[in-house]
Amino acid sequence: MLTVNSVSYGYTKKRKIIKNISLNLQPGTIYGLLGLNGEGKTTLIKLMEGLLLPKEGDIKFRGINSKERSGKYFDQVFYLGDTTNLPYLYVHDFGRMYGNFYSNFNYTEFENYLQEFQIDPNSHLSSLSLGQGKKVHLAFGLACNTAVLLMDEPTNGLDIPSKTIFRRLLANSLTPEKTVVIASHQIRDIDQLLDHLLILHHGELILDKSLSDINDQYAITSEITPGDEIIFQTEEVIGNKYLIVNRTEATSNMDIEFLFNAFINTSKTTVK
Ligand SMILES: Nc1ncnc2c1ncn2[C@@H]1O[C@H](COP(=O)(O)OP(=O)(O)OP(=O)(O)O)[C@@H](O)[C@H]1O
Repeated sequence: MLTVNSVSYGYTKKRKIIKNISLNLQPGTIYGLLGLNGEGKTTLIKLMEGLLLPKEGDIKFRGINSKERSGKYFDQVFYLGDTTNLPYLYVHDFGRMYGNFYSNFNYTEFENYLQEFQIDPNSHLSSLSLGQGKKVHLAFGLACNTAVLLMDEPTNGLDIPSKTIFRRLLANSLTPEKTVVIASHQIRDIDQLLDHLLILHHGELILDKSLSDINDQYAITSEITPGDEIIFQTEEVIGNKYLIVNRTEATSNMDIEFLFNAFINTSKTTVK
């Protein structure tokens, strides 16, 4: 669907932000792109969107190179980023005008999504709060029905009930043809949605794994036994918590926040 082939990128020649990353995004999958502040999540998403072009390597959507600046690429790849700079328009006009840029945009769906978020299409974008503006952009992004939906911090500014609505709408909008990438610090807001985890650290992808493989390969435990390979441990109020290599047939539901901390602080030890 969308492939990132040995891509490197830096805003200046001296400093590479993205270092030789390769990825093959599959349809019907929601990816969580995680990383500490300033690790390059937004940069990688902008590269996938075609807003930035790789310095090395290439990015292709259904075989079309992002460097071609093809309308076919932009028609099917939607980027939902910072929504503080919305145009000076009524919400319905925004949908009608900007929807023209996307061949699968559906205005009725846009209105339905707005209704779910309790946004009046007759309101003016300039009169909306940050969270309300975000909802308009989310409604628009979903109604564009692009094959690839790239979302940078989509829950920023949303109140708690709206986060629940967002998760429901996104889950319902997923089709077998669609790929979603969500970059977020708010792991708890999105962890139930994710099929696949990508962790970016020091410009490199240190994890690119499906949640089902992760659940097979790793386990979280509060008690360790001889032979356990400890990947990470923390001291919690209720006792120690360990991420270990799973040596059993049993799979567990992963605590993604803990896994993330484990992968960026990893120092393996084996219990004797
Ligand atoms: N336009 C720019 N010009 C120069 N450097 C930039 C530019 N945009 C980002 N950077 C730098 O690139 C690095 C990666 O930034 P990026 O926004 O991609 O990180 P991020 O992982 O999305 O961060 P955050 O989690 O804080 O949003 C940072 O060090 C940032 O300062």
